[in-house]
Amino acid sequence: MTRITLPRPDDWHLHLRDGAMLSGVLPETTRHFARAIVMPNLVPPVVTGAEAAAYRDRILVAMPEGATFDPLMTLYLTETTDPADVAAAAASGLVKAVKLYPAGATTNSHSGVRDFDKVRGVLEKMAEIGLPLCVHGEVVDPAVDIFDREAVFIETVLDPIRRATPGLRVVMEHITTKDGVDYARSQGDDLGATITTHHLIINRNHILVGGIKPHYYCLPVAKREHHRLALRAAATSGEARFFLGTDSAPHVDPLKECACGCAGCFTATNTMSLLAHVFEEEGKLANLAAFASENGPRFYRLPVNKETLTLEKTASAATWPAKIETGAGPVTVFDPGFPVFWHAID
Ligand SMILES: NC(=O)N[C@@H](CC(=O)O)C(=O)O
Ligand SMILES: [Zn+2]
Ligand SMILES: [Zn+2]
Repeated sequence: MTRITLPRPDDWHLHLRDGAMLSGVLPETTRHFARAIVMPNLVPPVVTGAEAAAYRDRILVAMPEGATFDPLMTLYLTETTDPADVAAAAASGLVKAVKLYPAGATTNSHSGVRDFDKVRGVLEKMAEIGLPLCVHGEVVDPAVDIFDREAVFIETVLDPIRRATPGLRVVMEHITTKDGVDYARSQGDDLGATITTHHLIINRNHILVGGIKPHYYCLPVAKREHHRLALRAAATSGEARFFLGTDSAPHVDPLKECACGCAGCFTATNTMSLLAHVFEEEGKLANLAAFASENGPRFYRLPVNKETLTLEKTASAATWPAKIETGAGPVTVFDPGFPVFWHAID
């Protein structure tokens, strides 16, 4: 097969940032994607419905000419989040999910949750109204090895929260382990899981062998090869619980290429080419529409996009800029390390 047409894809986990970075990276997403769940980890974070409305307005102002992109907003869960504000923001249609960052787990997560008892009221309200909780699933205990933090989180935090809050709809964001895949599969349809493009392509060797590669460093960090293979099997399976969340997370190059580099891979530009390559390698191109276009809207109870995106395989390799030049500085585009022959016809 050298051509495939999908309902226009959506990105169910995206960092757009703000200001000059927002204007610089937004066209990279609107080119191929119809909607995205926009992460709220700005500085300061997007906590209230009013802040989400203002952030959405800034995104709409930054939209490239002619783009028809719908940013789906999220609220950053804090220990002082007001359940009534969350309910009102969801009822108005503005907010599509609430994001849980364990305090200190990742980029801009200082205001996240330390004491889960303090957010019980919000979680119960969300269960009542069916609003999904998107979870960055890593424990922050310094005694837990960084490569084990997802598996330990599932057992010691995620499963207890879900048991304590029946009916709560949860998305395990950017799963990186076989443990994550197995847990998602063992649960009912109130649990979904997003998988990034880069975790289908790199394992931890790519970060560390032959010199440290800061542009492959993200959180949760890429794991061993058998975890990558489990993610590939899950993403390409067509199963409704697994859908695309690129976690495209731009940081300017000086903040990646330094002694204490930021976490995040920037994949908005080439994700659809890379996914077509991966799905073809797995012999599962027919399931790309499920992963990138259909399973996400089904979980979020939104319609599948009516517009389409066509991908074509050609004899010459796809090209994309090595860096996106934003007003905030250059952002390096994720390099898979192999040629890719699939292009989106946009
Ligand atoms: N994924 C990352 O490595 N970084 C994200 C935060 C996140 O999604 O955890 C970011 O905001 O930069
Ligand atoms: Zn995260
Ligand atoms: Zn993220």
